[in-house]
Amino acid sequence: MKEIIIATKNPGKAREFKRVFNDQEFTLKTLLDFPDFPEIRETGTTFEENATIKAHAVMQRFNLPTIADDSGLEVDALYGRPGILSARYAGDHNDAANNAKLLSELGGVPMEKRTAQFVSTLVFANPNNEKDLVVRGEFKGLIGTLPQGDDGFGYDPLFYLPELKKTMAEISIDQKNQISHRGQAIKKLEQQWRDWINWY
Ligand SMILES: O=P(O)(O)OP(=O)(O)OP(=O)(O)OC[C@H]1O[C@@H](n2cnc3c(O)ncnc32)[C@H](O)[C@@H]1O
Ligand SMILES: [Mg+2]
Repeated sequence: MKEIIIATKNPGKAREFKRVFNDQEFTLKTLLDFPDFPEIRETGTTFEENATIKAHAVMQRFNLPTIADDSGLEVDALYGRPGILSARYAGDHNDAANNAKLLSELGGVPMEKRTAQFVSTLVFANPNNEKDLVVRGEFKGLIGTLPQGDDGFGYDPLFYLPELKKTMAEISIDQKNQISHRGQAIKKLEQQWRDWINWY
């Protein structure tokens, strides 16, 4: 059976990938299946650079086709922050602390100015392909004033969808995948990767 690795240690991302990116043809693994895999330093200055670093580190280690996701939240009132630093915004990868910091930085900002977007860049690297496949998805919303909902991960409880009158943490994983930045990027990948990949 062919194998594809998703170069992530984030259980929320892993779940979203596994839900929509699967097939009879290959098995999907993530870094959660390899807990000893060392921390990859995300030293790039863009989502694409960081996703490329992650995809290549994992592809080289396993010699298998590998997809990495680098993603984050860009808040307009914060000039695009936390952006590529979204995971480490309040220190060390703590969702609750990140959300608290975001609320405090946006204190006093009125709802109409709390616009933001989620961005996901996926890089697919393969030992037999010279060039990576790169896709990007974006999704716009508002930053609420109170966390709401228990589903999703990261900033989802603060990411408000005005059309649905719900946060991203109050919709199902399938609904999220239908509309989200990552869901859109995965759709683009699905349209392209079979024509791109050289399995052997
Ligand atoms: O690098 P990997 O191992 O994939 O896991 P990570 O959590 O560190 O992932 P990133 O470096 O791409 O950082 C992305 C951060 O942006 C936030 N984020 C990304 N996608 C999100 C989503 O769909 N919902 C909520 N927050 C999201 C969340 O805080 C993530 O930790
Ligand atoms: Mg990371």
